[in-house]
Amino acid sequence: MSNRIFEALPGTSDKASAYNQFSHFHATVRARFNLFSVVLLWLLIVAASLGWNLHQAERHRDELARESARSFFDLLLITRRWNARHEGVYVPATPQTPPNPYLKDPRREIQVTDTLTLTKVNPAYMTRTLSELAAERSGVQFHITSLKPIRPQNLAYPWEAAALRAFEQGAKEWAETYQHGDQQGYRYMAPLIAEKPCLKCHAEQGYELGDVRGGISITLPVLAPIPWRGLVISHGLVGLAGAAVILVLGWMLARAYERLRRQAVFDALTSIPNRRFFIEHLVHELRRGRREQVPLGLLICDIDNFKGYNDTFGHQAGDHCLCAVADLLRESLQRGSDFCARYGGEEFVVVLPNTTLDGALRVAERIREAVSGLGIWHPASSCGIVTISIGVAEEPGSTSDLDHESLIRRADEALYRAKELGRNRVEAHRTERPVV
Ligand SMILES: Nc1nc2c(ncn2[C@@H]2O[C@H](COP(=O)(O)OP(=O)(O)OP(=O)(O)O)[C@@H](O)[C@H]2O)c(=O)[nH]1
Repeated sequence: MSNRIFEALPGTSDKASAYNQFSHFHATVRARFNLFSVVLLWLLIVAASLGWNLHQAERHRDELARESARSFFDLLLITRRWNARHEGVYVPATPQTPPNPYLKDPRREIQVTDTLTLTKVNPAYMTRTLSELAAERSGVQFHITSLKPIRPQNLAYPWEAAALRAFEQGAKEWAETYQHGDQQGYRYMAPLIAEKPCLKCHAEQGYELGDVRGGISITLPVLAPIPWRGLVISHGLVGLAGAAVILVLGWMLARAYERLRRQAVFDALTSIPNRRFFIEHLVHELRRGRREQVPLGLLICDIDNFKGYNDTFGHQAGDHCLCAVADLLRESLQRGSDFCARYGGEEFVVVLPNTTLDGALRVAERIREAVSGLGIWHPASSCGIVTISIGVAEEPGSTSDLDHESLIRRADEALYRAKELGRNRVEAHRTERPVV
């Protein structure tokens, strides 16, 4: 026997027993859940980006609309100032530009010749005619308006009235997008402040210098559409491509993890669980045994004179022999909860949950006979075939101090005795443990 086997190793998970199948299943479910959480998070990020981009596109479009409405307003203001500075300008009276009936000016019309009459155009009238021109050309509408208009048609609409009241409270601008049919439009309004030239005509309305005497609303009836379709499609593609990449990478990672996990818990030569895995499994089963107050049997098996076998047939043949014994151990376990592992070298262990010492001895005897039954030729052995010695110990399940090392030590002592008593035999550790 190559070593005394006392020391415990830290362990991981497995799949040979219900517990290990459960922990593997649990780890798989958790890994899948994590993967889907990452995919969900990614899709949420893409959705948030889509929302933000749509919002930005809308903001940008409204900003452009506001800038262009502001420019219209500033231009109108300049032309009105120019007009006011000249106290109105004269243009030929025509059917398109008839005399302004609301302009109270003794020199509203001037007869120049028999065929030419000039009529005075004040800033308000000029704004109106410009508005008609602009509406014809580009659909943009201007409306000069007031809460107390001289011309009744200039009375503010409800939205304009709200804007005018806001200007009286100090607001500098007023704007909104609005829906008409399937189109979106934009309206903007800024105040007209009473200046010195204005008071000539508007003083009788009670305005003083600096008062808000009205405003001009500018309506852009068609706003550029937001490119939502392109944004949705591009984000959809990016979202799906990213999700696919995450899933593929996750799958590759899971495969690599599974490979590593197998390497960490299974013996590379015999493909049964390794020592590290055995320790973890034993600790778990001991805890369960104490909880359920049931005994646990442990077998430590050691192939007899294995050095001689190796020396006779070579290391490779020795490997085949180890695999044959491992396969036999695996096949000879009858209950789903029974577990075997390679402990190291030519040593194997068998964990028998819910099994008394007598039951464990019966299993051990069956294994011993089965190994002999393999009939593997071993000229260096006294029997001429490969045999195995087994040490058995029991953890009764009623002791409060769970110590897997002590259980292994007891089984190992029994194995040692089996070797001393001539090999190819089963020995049990029967000494009573002090109850704490
Ligand atoms: N082929 C092979 N041999 C191994 C492996 N691991 C350990 N061994 C050999 O197993 C032999 C164990 O020899 P010993 O510890 O002297 O025990 P033994 O010859 O079986 O004698 P007893 O246990 O007293 O019956 C050594 O020669 C090791 O090299 C392995 O993975 N493959």
